Amino acid sequence: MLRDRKLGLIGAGSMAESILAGLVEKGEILPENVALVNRSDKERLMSLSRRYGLDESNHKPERILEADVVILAVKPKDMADVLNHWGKQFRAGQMLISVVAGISTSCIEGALAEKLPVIRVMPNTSCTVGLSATAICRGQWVREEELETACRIFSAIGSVITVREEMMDAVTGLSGSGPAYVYYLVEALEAAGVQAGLTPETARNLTVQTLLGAAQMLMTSGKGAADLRNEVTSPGGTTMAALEVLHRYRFDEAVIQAVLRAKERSKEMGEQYAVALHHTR
Ligand SMILES: NC(=O)C1=CN([C@@H]2O[C@H](COP(=O)(O)OP(=O)(O)OC[C@H]3O[C@@H](n4cnc5c(N)ncnc54)[C@H](O)[C@@H]3O)[C@@H](O)[C@H]2O)C=CC1
Ligand SMILES: O=C(O)[C@@H]1CCC=N1
Repeated sequence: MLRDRKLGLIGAGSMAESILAGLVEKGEILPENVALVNRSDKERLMSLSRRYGLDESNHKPERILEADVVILAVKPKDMADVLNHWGKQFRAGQMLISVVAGISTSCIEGALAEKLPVIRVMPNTSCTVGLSATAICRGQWVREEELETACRIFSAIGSVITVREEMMDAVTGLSGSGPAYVYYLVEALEAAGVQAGLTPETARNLTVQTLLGAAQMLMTSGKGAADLRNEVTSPGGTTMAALEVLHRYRFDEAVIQAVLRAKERSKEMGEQYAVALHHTR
């Protein structure tokens, strides 16, 4: 049971908060079992503790080393520092979960003194509301029970699929960064609504409800996106006129190229920071 386990988080930024918020909100972890460390910002630890009912006295290195599960949630550029500092201190019996984009399990394993289970995870910020699309892959020392623990943690805050590690860059490009693409679309739709004469509030409400309804249709109707799009599109009507404009501006090509670029960037970051780690070791 997660509620019996101690959880350590290294890096107390937005991803750590999203995970924490989801787990605490769902009652999946006991706030007193959580230890957090951050690079320097004490105020951040205090505000997270207040918001989620954590015990501030837990936020120290000893508690991280006592945790059953340690989540690494720093930026890729800070992983070399984190692994150099903590890598040799983690003890047998702990499992590590990294949400860091691009950094491979073998890169993390190489920085450890013990053959610890390392699980790489790519959630997205929707874990704050329990709706992350999370992909998980395993390092070489992971047993089924540890994979199950990781799946349980992330199932509490959304859907979970297990993938081979080679797929993680693609997942990062699609669903890790994905909420940003959707928000960008929403910004454009809101702006369009205002240009068309609606108030900002009305434009926002109509846009968000449209998004929610479309997502629900995709989830429950049993139909594919193209079929659902065709159902909206009356011959010679407004949707067809709009889709012709999107086609002319190569909307689909822009989206495809954006996701592929994010995938490539994930790979680049992995290579760049793996090299940094070798140099500092
Ligand atoms: N934000 C997102 O949508 C997603 C982010 N990720 C990954 O999650 C990781 C964290 O991203 P964010 O939370 O957005 O970044 P962030 O910048 O909000 O948080 C990172 C935190 O790590 C702390 N930190 C830096 N060096 C440290 C050290 N040596 N020891 C302890 N703490 C340290 C910083 O003080 C900061 O609070 C990244 O690697 C990112 O690739 C993964 C999925 C989605
Ligand atoms: O932008 C990034 O690098 C991170 C990884 C996925 C979402 N945010």
